[in-house]
Amino acid sequence: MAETTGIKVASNLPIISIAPWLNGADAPGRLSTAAALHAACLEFGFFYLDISSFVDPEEPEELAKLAREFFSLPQEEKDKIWLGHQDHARGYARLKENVTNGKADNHEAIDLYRPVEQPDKTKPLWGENQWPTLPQFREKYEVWIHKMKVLGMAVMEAMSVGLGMRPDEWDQLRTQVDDSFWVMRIIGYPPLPNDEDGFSCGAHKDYGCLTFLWADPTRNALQVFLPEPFVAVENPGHAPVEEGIERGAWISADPISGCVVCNIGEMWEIWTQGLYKSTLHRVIHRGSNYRFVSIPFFFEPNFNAVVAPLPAAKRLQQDDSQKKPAGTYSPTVYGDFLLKKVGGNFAQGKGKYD
Ligand SMILES: N=C(N)NCCCC[C@H](N)C(=O)O
Ligand SMILES: O=C(O)CCC(=O)C(=O)O
Ligand SMILES: [Fe+2]
Repeated sequence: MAETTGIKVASNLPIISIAPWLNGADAPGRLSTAAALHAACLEFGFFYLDISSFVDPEEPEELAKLAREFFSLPQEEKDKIWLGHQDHARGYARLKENVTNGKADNHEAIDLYRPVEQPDKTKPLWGENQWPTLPQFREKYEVWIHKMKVLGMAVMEAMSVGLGMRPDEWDQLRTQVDDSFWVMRIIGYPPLPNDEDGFSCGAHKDYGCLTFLWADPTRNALQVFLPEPFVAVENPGHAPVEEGIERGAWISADPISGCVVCNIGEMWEIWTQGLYKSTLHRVIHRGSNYRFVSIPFFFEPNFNAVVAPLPAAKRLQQDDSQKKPAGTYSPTVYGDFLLKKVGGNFAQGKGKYD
């Protein structure tokens, strides 16, 4: 199904309801969501997922409250779960400890990863998660993790249909993501001083499949880079590019209640030979309020998944109506790719995994 109907644009990016894929709805509802995902991934690589049928709005609010409590603790309390006590990836990262494009990010965070069976903190990424001891913290976040994993599988399956994959092809792809090496970050952003350049989080693409970002209602913090459209110019049969959307520019992706911001990671670029874009994004938070919290959940492939261009994407690339030239993408083991990326996250010339 390569047609592109059903895109609704609000706050500049499409809003897509995942309800049909979570609530056992009828086939037409599912197909329309799948088509909308396909269109959004071709054109933007970034969209809003309406998850209000699945998540009570109080749930993430509750998580944000717990996160604020943690970030308000004295530094020495937070340092008790510092990532240096484990594998240098799992745990609390101090303000400016994360690095993007060689520059320190103006945020602090707790990073959590899928637990592994035989933890070994001397092995990159293979340590144990470190949780704050605040009452209910871990319990509440574990409920969220569970939900985001369910959401991840649902969106992946819907995307497989949107891309035109047959059920047997989905069965195959499913084995690459059914034991997701997920990541969750709980991020606190103090405002950047007005007289200081820099980023709250520098421009980057996400690494894996799907990012589901919940953020508190602070505006103008998260920005997405929308490249010039190739589709509207070169493919008149394709979905029109909505008027009023500025391309070749950074636009704000402000939070919308009942939705998470969703973007696709670099593995989708490989699976589709570049047909789906993994979009650059960054955070610049100025202003007076401590933008306390964003909670990105990264639904990723299995650690050992070998990610390679999908036959369905090749079929689409050969289709006359798809004029975008295929990029060259070699098969990539997700875990190897991740290790390289995480190494760079602390590398101001002293990355642990370099
Ligand atoms: N797991 C993900 N996607 N984390 C994204 C972090 C992006 C910033 C990171 N310092 C970087 O340089 O990539
Ligand atoms: O906090 C945000 O709004 C985005 C964070 C982000 O892009 C990331 O951690 O990968
Ligand atoms: Fe990101």
